[in-house]
Amino acid sequence: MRETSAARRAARALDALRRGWPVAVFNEEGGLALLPIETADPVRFAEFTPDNNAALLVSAGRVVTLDLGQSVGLREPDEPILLRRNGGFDFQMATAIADPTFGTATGFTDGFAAAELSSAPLAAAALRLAMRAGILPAFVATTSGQVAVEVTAEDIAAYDDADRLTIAARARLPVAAIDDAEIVAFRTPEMPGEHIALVIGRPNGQPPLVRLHSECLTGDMLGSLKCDCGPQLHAAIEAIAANGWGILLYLRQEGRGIGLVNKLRAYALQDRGFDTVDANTRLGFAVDARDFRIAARMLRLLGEARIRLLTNNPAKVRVLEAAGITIAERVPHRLPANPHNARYLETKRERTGHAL
Ligand SMILES: Nc1nc2c(ncn2[C@@H]2O[C@H](COP(=O)(O)OP(=O)(O)OP(=O)(O)O)[C@@H](O)[C@H]2O)c(=O)[nH]1
Ligand SMILES: [Zn+2]
Repeated sequence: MRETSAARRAARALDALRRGWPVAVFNEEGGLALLPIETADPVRFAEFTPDNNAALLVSAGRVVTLDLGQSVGLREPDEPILLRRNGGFDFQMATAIADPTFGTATGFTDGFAAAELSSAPLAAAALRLAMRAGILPAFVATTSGQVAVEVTAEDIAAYDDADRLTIAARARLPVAAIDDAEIVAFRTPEMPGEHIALVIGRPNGQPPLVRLHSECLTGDMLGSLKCDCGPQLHAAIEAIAANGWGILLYLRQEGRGIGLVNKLRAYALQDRGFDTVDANTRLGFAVDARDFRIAARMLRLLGEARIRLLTNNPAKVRVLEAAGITIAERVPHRLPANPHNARYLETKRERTGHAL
C-alpha cells in the first residue's frame, strides 16, 4: 500500500487545481509547471506566462475535435498532447481550446504543432488529476512557471490506489425494499466523497448477488430520463432483496468517472447531437474513466471474493476478475427503454460492448 503523505500531496494539488492555482508535476524524467485553464483567469494566465512562450497540455480528443492535430495521428482521446503555436496563446484562445462549449467554430488557422513531452506518463498523470478535480483536462504548461504546490506522478498514483480504502463506519439501515440491510462506508483520508455498500439480507451459503452502481446525480436523485441509472439502482436493490442476500456497491464515480460538471458538459454536447461516446471524447476524456478495482477492494473488505454480478457491462466483469474477484455468474440487468434514453442504450450496445 502506498504511503499517506504521497496521497496527501496529490489531494493538495487537486485542491489547488480547483482553485485555479498552478501546480508542478514531476517524475524522474522531467517536470511541468501547469496552470489549469478552466479555473484560471486572464490575470493568472499573464502572470504564469509573462513572455508568452507557454504550450498547452491537452487531451488528444480536444486536438482531434478542433482539427489541430495534423501531426497527432491516431491516439486515445485521453492521451496527453503538448500543443505549441507560432505566436503563442492568449487566455481566450487557451479557453476556446480547452472548452468544447465554444464548439469548433473558433476560427483557428495553422501554426499548431504537437511538441515532444519529456514524459508522457507524467503528462497523463496531470490530466488524470484534473479529471479527479472535476475540471477540464487542459493546462497552460511551462517548465519554469511559479507554482505553489508540487506533486509527483507517484503521488497521484497513491491517491488513486484502491487498496488504501478502508471501512470507515457501518450501521443497520432498513430500506424500503427490505428491513434487513446494513450500510457500510469506505474512504481514504484524502478522498472528498465516500463509497457505500448496502449489504442486504444474510449470507446463505451462495455467492452474494452484487450490483456495482456508479453515482448518477441526475438519474439517481432527479429522475432523469436520459439514462437508465435511477431505475437500475432501485431494481438492483429489489432484485438483491428478492434473492435474499447480496450487496449493492454505490461507487462515487459520477459521469463514468469524469464528475458531475464534466458529465453535464457532455450532456450539452449531446443536446447538439453527439452521442454519449463522442461527447466524452470531444471533451478529452476516455469513454469510461472509472476504476472498478475500487469495487474489488470493497468486496474483499466485506469478505466476499466470489460473487454473482448484476450487469450488462463486460468491463465490470473483466476488471473485477483481474483484481481477483471470481464472477460465478453474470446476471443481466436490463430495464425497458424510454423515448429519451433509447439512443443512449443503443450506443451502449453498439459502441461500448454492453450486452443489452
Ligand atoms: N460521461 C457520461 N456519463 C454518463 C452518461 N450517462 C450516464 N452516465 C454515467 O454512467 C454511469 C452509469 O453506469 P452504470 O449504471 O454503472 O452502468 P454501465 O456501466 O452502463 O453498466 P451496467 O452494469 O450494464 O448498467 C453513472 O456514473 C452515470 O453518471 C453520459 O452520457 N455521459
Ligand atoms: Zn445516469
